[in-house]
Amino acid sequence: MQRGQEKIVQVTGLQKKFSRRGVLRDVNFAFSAGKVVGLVGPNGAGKTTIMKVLLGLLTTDAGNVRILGHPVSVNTHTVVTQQVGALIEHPAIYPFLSGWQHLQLMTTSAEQMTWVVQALQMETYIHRPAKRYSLGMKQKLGIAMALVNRPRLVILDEPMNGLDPQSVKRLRHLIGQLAGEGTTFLISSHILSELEKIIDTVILIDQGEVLLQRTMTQLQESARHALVVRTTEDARGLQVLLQAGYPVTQRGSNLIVTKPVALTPLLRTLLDAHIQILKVNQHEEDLETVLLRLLAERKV
Ligand SMILES: Nc1ncnc2c1ncn2[C@@H]1O[C@H](COP(=O)(O)OP(=O)(O)OP(=O)(O)O)[C@@H](O)[C@H]1O
Repeated sequence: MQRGQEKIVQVTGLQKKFSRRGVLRDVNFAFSAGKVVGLVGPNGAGKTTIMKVLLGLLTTDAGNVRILGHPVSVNTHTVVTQQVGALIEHPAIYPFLSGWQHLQLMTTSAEQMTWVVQALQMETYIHRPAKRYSLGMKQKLGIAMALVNRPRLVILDEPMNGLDPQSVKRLRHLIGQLAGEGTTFLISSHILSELEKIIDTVILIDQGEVLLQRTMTQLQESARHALVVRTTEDARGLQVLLQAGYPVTQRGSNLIVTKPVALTPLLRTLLDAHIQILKVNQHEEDLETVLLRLLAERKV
């Protein structure tokens, strides 16, 4: 099997109840090494619970987890200790230790520590005690601790929490760079506009089930497209296009045509009717709109 095809994470039939309430109902997914996977879904969908199960931090009622082919449970998690880095909920920070000392808890390699401190731009405060860190500094330290050993799989729960735009950008670059070198990421985030810039696969969780798993390319293909046309004569433009059989509506001074339609014949129809075209734009749903639509469709 090629390395890129190897299933680094494989989750089968996962079920979990908290006080008899089913929180994970039947979770199944798998993804290959080198992917950046987004785990998304509404509050309480089960994302953090899934991440904790992947790390062997929670017992389950049914199902199993394999990481790099090795089974993971609360009793068996050597593969997690050796190959996985994670930041779940809030980073575990000791107030009287410096950031550097936190990194020393994770590795003996000063070279690795220097690399991660530079990569996340933490040089100015890494030797200060963590009790004097801001929320964002603590968050970056948590991410640094997850990455410092250069694990093969990195699990990050809401990593952008508390980060300023510059740090978000830097983290995005770092994730892209590490993924390019073969590191796999599983990242949950509610900031879908940020997430869609880095992930190549999305897993949508709702009410303890996987609603869909798609590559971003597949999702873009299923995204709805609209053609927005502005002309000198809205009302007549609308009439001409409707008569020609186009699915078109008018919104303000825009004519909205839902794709798929070929652009040239549509424009020719307008031009033949002596209607001047001022502007043509193509609008595509973003990740947030697609996912919200899918969730809404599910509730119908
Ligand atoms: N230790 C626990 N005891 C009881 N219920 C729990 C516990 N941990 C989580 N839950 C419940 O399990 C459900 C899923 O929680 P989880 O934290 O996995 O959701 P999430 O998708 O990460 O949500 P969010 O986006 O709000 O972080 C929620 O209804 C939550 O209340």
